Amino acid sequence: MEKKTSITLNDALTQAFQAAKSLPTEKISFLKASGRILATDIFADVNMPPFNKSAMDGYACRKEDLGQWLNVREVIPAGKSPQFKNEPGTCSKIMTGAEVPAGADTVFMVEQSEANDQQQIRFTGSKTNSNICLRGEDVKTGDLVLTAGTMLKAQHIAILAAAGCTRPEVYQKPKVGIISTGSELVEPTVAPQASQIRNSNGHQMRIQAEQCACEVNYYGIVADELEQTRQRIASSVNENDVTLLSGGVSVGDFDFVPQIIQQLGFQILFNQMAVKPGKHTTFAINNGKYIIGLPGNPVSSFIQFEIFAKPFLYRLMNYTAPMIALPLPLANDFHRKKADREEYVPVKINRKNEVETISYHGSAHIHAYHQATGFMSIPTGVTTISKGETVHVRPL
Ligand SMILES: Nc1nc2c(c(=O)[nH]1)N[C@H]1C(S)=C(S)[C@@H](COP(=O)(O)OP(=O)(O)OC[C@H]3O[C@@H](n4cnc5c(N)ncnc54)[C@H](O)[C@@H]3O)O[C@H]1N2
Ligand code: MOO
Repeated sequence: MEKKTSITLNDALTQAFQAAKSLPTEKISFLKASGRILATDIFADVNMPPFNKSAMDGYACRKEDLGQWLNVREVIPAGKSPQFKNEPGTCSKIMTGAEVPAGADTVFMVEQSEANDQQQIRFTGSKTNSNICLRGEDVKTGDLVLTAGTMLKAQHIAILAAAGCTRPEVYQKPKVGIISTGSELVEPTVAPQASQIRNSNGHQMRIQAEQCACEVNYYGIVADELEQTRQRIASSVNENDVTLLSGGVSVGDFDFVPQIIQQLGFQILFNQMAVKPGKHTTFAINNGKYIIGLPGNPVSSFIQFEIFAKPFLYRLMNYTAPMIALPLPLANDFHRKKADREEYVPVKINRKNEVETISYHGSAHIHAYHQATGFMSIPTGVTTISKGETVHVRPL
């Protein structure tokens, strides 16, 4: 039997990133761009704010006139230009968001004002901020407001809107074909018979891939039979950028995936990772097409998607996914028997920001992730971690 060589997650990511060719770009409506990766820098086409803008509902005047009785020249609503310049001894009633009249350098709040019988207004406070947002103080015309490689979230859509960029250029979605291998599998609508098990991975991977801006094509279950598996993988490879498989990558008599992907002209870059769960994760490339074989156990498939497939898929869109690992104290003692691999186990972050481990039986036990708010990493060589020691948790 072919000897497998284990590599670290870091080495696996380095190799996969080197092999990743970025996808073409497309222009789409900014309203459809949430979760997509920006392909160009975006520059402001206007100043922000575009004019000296009142930050408060109140009265615009000269600072040196604060405390004096002032004649009110006009009322300035937001969206309407002032009609008068601010003259000494006068003020203009102004609304938040309205343009401050020339000559005024202060807006005092309506709560800090009083009126006399002649309808004159006076500042009643002891001091006030200017309450004016100056033209261009946030962003100047031509400023860089978003950089290529940004994942567009609501706040970035706001920035696109403010910059008038309604058709941003983004990377195309990677097309991902998903196949679940295993003669024991039935779809979730079916009641499993003896020796059968429901296909949970296929659907888990569909959602995971959709959540990282991929276009998913689901190819269903394929039995552990050479020709069927070859045909299904070949179809997915033809129709997608990435083929994501679960199962069939170990060393069993019916684990056909490695031989098929080689027969299809793919080069396997690695087929074993020193990570638990996910020992048999396999990655292969062929001319801008990729195959990721994830182990069949549902937790292995889930974790390997999160730590390996996801950053790789993002790389095809030139996005460097942040790998946040929060350093937090452990709430209870933790022990494991074997320490030959880096391991990820499900945890809950409690109200005291401590990490509680969850009862977990191993890589088939996806139910352990029901209430997990993250997974903690245990480095190679470490068997025991005591209560209060710092661990690193990736939030889910
Ligand atoms: N002699 C050895 N046997 C095994 C080794 C090994 O190193 N030497 N590694 C074990 C580890 S670790 C894992 S993980 C599995 C990986 O095996 P495969 O990727 O080939 O996966 P299968 O054998 O097809 O399935 C494993 C397990 O997961 C269930 N499964 C598969 N697909 C699904 C699915 N879509 N939804 C839900 N559950 C699924 C399957 O029924 C099996 O129980 O190999 C070990 N063996
Ligand atoms: O690699 Mo297996 O995924 O450890 O259970």
